[in-house]
Amino acid sequence: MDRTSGERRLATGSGTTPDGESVDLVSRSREVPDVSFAAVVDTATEPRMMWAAPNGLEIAGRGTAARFVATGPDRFDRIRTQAKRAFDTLDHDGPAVARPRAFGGFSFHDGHVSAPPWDGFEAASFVVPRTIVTRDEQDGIWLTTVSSSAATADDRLEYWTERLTESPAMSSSGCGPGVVSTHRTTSPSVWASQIELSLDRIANGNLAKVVLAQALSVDLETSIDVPETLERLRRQYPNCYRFLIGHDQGGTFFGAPPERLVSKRGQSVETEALAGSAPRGETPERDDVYAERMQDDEKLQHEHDLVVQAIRDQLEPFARELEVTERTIRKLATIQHLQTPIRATLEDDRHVLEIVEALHPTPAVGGVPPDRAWETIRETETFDRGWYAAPIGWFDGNGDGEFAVGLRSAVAIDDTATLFAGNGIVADSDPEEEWEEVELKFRPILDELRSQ
Ligand SMILES: C=C(O[C@@H]1C=C(C(=O)O)C=C[C@H]1O)C(=O)O
Repeated sequence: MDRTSGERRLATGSGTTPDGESVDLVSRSREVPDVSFAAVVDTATEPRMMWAAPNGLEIAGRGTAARFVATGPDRFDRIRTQAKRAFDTLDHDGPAVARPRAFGGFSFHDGHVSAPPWDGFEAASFVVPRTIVTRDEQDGIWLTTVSSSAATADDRLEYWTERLTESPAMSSSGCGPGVVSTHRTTSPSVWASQIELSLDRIANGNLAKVVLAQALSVDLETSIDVPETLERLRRQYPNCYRFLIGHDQGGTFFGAPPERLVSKRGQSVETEALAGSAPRGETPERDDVYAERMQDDEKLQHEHDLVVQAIRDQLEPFARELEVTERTIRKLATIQHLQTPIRATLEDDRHVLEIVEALHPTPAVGGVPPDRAWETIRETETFDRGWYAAPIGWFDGNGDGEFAVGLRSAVAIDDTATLFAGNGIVADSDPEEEWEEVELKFRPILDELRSQ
């Protein structure tokens, strides 16, 4: 791990002075050969991030050119206002694909206070990295540096071109850190009582759906190499997002979520309902049986339709056109889901964070009605959701961007990791079945930690 790089010596640019005043940002870009994304994030002394979307866009970044942090119910607006100041004065010399973006996310709930294992994770926080590598299938690979002066941005472009050209492109060793022990925060009996309480509320007509989750703390044999774990997840879950958000002090949140919260480009918005789960079968025939059963199951249809309806209701006020496509099945290596793609054309210009705010949390991770669901989550769950199941992604100076839902995820610090997984509870939910589905959702990360 690199702790003494020239990056420190060259680190003069910043989007804010120590007094919190904003300074104008300059960015410079250059096309580079197939470089190592892992080399960009190989740091223990600076913030780092990685993002990969199913459409092929991959980004790695380190350092802080600008940072936006907010707490409280107006956190989405406050991030937008801070970012507007920084992006409005940005001088970007390079193609659109290499433009600086702000990466980060939100905690599940606006009342979040950072505490272990979520040290360093605020209720909302975004970073425009100082060094960024962007790969896009159409536009190639680009190195971008962001600073407060053109001279520094140019110097760092030279420094990083050389440094990355010397680092081999990423190849994974195929080994995880190894698991010493695991500990579930919720016992089967506590889980059963949480579900009983939710079912009572549903029967009373106070609640239609709540997503209850669990945490799994894992002691590892060695500390985890998160970029390498993401590289291995790429092979098992090629059509999922992959993300890493790491703090210089504190943990690294990472995952391979299948679920898009929103992607916005200009007036065009794409989202989806992903809710209702079944195992994968060991044979194609068995797999089809599970899929058909899931499609025909009235309880799962109801659980899924609540998500479609909530997304439709939240998007309609923004939309000139709204298209809810036919429901399909999304097959992942270890689980399958009911999925309904949803597209909208916006009535007028909107920032992606306005759409994120309107949609989060969808009933795929929260519930219906949202306030009653949150009350039930807060009263029953035995761990802090932190950034789990919350919006994770990026936005740019035009207000475009993409956010995944922070699922199939874990927060790692030293040689421990805390994994998260949950499931939708509606009338007729059965604690044992729900327990099994939660186990399936721990598997993407747990399998990688175990693999030797
Ligand atoms: C809550 C999670 O997954 C969500 C809940 C699902 C369900 O209840 O069937 C399916 C997909 C996700 O929207 C998770 O992975 O932790």
